[in-house]
Amino acid sequence: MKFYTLKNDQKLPAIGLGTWKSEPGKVGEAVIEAIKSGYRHIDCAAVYGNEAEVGEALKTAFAQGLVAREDLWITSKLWNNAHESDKVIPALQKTLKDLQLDYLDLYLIHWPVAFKADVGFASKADEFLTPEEAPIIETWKKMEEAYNKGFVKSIGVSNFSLKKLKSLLVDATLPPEVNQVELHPLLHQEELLEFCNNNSIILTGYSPLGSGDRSQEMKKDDEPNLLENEVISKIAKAHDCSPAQVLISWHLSRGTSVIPKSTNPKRIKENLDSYKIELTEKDLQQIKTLDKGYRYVDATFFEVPGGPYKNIYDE
Ligand SMILES: NC(=O)c1ccc[n+]([C@@H]2O[C@H](COP(=O)([O-])OP(=O)(O)OC[C@H]3O[C@@H](n4cnc5c(N)ncnc54)[C@H](OP(=O)(O)O)[C@@H]3O)[C@@H](O)[C@H]2O)c1
Ligand SMILES: CCCCCC/C=C/CO
Repeated sequence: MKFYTLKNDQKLPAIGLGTWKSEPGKVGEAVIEAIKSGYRHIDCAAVYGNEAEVGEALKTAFAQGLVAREDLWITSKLWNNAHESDKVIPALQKTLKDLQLDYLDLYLIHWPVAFKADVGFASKADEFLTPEEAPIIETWKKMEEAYNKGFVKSIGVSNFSLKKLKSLLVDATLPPEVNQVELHPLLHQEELLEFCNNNSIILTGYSPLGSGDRSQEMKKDDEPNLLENEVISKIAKAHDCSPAQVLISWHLSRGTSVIPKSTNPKRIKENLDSYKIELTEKDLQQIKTLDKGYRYVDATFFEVPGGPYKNIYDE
């Protein structure tokens, strides 16, 4: 397994298991299956609504000696309704309780978007907090406090644009270790990657396979199917591997970590085995031509009429 060493010397396993949309009754088995297959990195979030089942699976894995806590990397994320200063640590404590852990390896601000505390998913302007009402730096200070108190070994952000990341770096005492963003051959985010490389921030790529199991209302009618992309399929054929393995391997060739989601035992193993695929310079050149800035998770769900968040990827 490939690892990335963070500024704080923590070692992030390059491939992790995603858990968004992993169904109740399936996600626990998927976590056990992943650990048995050799995964040492699980990506969670409070809003996925399945951390308690992941926690039960982790407890079983530790009890059965499948893995030791210190050899496993667990990421979770602060949901948008807990950005206010007095809400951050309690939200983290709820996640720790659900996951049955004493500490997280990485805690991320899930989105640079704040909701009122009693709102699960904001869809009207008055359900949001403005950046003035909930400044991201105040939320970040609480993330720093969580780190200083030992609740988390590393802190980072997710869905932060270049502009937002730069602005956070100006004000932060502890710089973020990771920015988790959407990345795949249709969305390279080269400028963000270069900035992160120059500032020792690891990018983690989400929705690496095109997030095909999102609900219909999150999808555009003409959504491209990444797993059936012609260029990717040709490269897969040449390497005698699956298109998913090409998509995952591409991240390792760029120095980004990657968190494909699956609850299917065969695909869980297949995805981890992607580390064996070495893409050639020619493969990478061909994949370069596919970049069209296409987002599957386009965040328009936060851009409500009269609301405070517009074009969050450019702000
Ligand atoms: N920070 C954020 O805002 C954010 C946003 C999106 C995602 N994420 C994280 O990133 C993870 C991955 O992204 P995602 O869940 O959006 O989508 P994804 O990993 O791109 O795609 C998941 C879909 O691919 C299928 N799949 C998995 N392995 C496959 C294989 N080898 N061959 C063919 N199909 C395969 C899965 O089905 P099966 O389960 O049936 O195999 C599922 O339908 C999430 O689960 C979450 O942890 C974070
Ligand atoms: C109920 C989950 C809604 C999540 C919308 C934003 C996507 C997050 C994936 O990390």
